[in-house]
Amino acid sequence: MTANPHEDDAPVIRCDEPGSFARDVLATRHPALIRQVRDAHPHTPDQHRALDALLAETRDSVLRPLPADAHDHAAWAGWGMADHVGRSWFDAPFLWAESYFYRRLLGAVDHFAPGPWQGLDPFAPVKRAELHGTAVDEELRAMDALPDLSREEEAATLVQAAVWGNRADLGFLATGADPAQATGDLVADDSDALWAALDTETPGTVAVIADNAGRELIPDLVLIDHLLRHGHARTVVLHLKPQPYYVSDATPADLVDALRRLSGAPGHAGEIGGRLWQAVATGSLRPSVHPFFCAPLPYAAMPDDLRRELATATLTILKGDLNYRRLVGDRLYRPTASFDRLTGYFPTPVAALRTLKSDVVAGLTAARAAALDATGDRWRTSGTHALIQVRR
Ligand SMILES: O=P(O)(O)OC[C@@]1(O)O[C@H](CO)[C@@H](O)[C@@H]1O
Repeated sequence: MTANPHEDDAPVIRCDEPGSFARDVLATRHPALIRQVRDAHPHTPDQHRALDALLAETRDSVLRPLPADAHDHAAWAGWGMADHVGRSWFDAPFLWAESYFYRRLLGAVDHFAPGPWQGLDPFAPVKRAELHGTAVDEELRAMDALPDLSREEEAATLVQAAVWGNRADLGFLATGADPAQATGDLVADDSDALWAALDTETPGTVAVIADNAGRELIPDLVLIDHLLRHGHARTVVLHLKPQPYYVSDATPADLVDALRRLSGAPGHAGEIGGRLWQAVATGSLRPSVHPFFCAPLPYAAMPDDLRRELATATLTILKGDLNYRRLVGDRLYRPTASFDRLTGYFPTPVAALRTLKSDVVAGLTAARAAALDATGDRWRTSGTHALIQVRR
């Protein structure tokens, strides 16, 4: 498939480039995540053996297929599994290898197997610790200041909170990265176009493709409440991951936990939580899951049923780094490559709210890109920069 014909020559990001961010994720972050998962729950001997085997396989052996009787074997066959089986993990495209790693990790802890461990989220302890931590307490308390803001000020504040909430990515933290070092620098800011796309005259359905749970999902929900309350959307469809993914990605269980946390909070946060709880009951906030949200492919390859579902929205807001990679394609574009052209295939106008945590970026001005490169900082991958990009 020719996903982005205008940038076909941009190399797909692979994991075999020495010194690259992608290689480091496979070589360093994935073993750290296996350790984290091993420590999260009391595992059976078979599960320990499966984790050992996955660690060895990803380090210095060849990629193995899913068991032939796996419930999603056919899906992964359709997503190109045969192209990578029998080869080093480091030969695979970054997007593919990472996604397959999370699938295999779930397999190792019997997430899909009928029995006592079925459905257990191996990342739940870290997600729960974050959701019930003091940082969230403070963020909930800070919401008491929202009623003092004008509607425009509140809108701008909530978009910023949703963008920077994306720094709180628990996979990113697995190897000790410090998101507190963020500079808060937006490399592109299409906020005006975002609000213009969220027209209040004919509010329709807004799709939000969620990213992380907890400290990202809470500000996302507060923004959703604002959209509903001020008539920017009649309905919001919140697309969640059908299974644990990329450590902290939000599943339906995480949505429930976030809504309980919000609605149980004192003050303004509790009011917002109560409204959102009610919005689920009336259908104006509609959670949704689709297997393709855990697929190892760009959104240009989305199946027809998902395309049809998304096409009913007047705008799709995509949160986070992985959604950005999947939206534009996981390639090393020129940073000045046109965001509009790269996303032109998407069935609706799009807004990307993302902190930069991988090499992919497009839609920058030449001057901005040159100035960022001149700093010598790892601005593409450090999570210290962010963007708001809109294609209407
Ligand atoms: O989508 P998110 O949560 O913003 O980021 C996910 C992420 O941390 O995972 C990958 C590395 O594992 C990176 O490409 C990306 O930054």
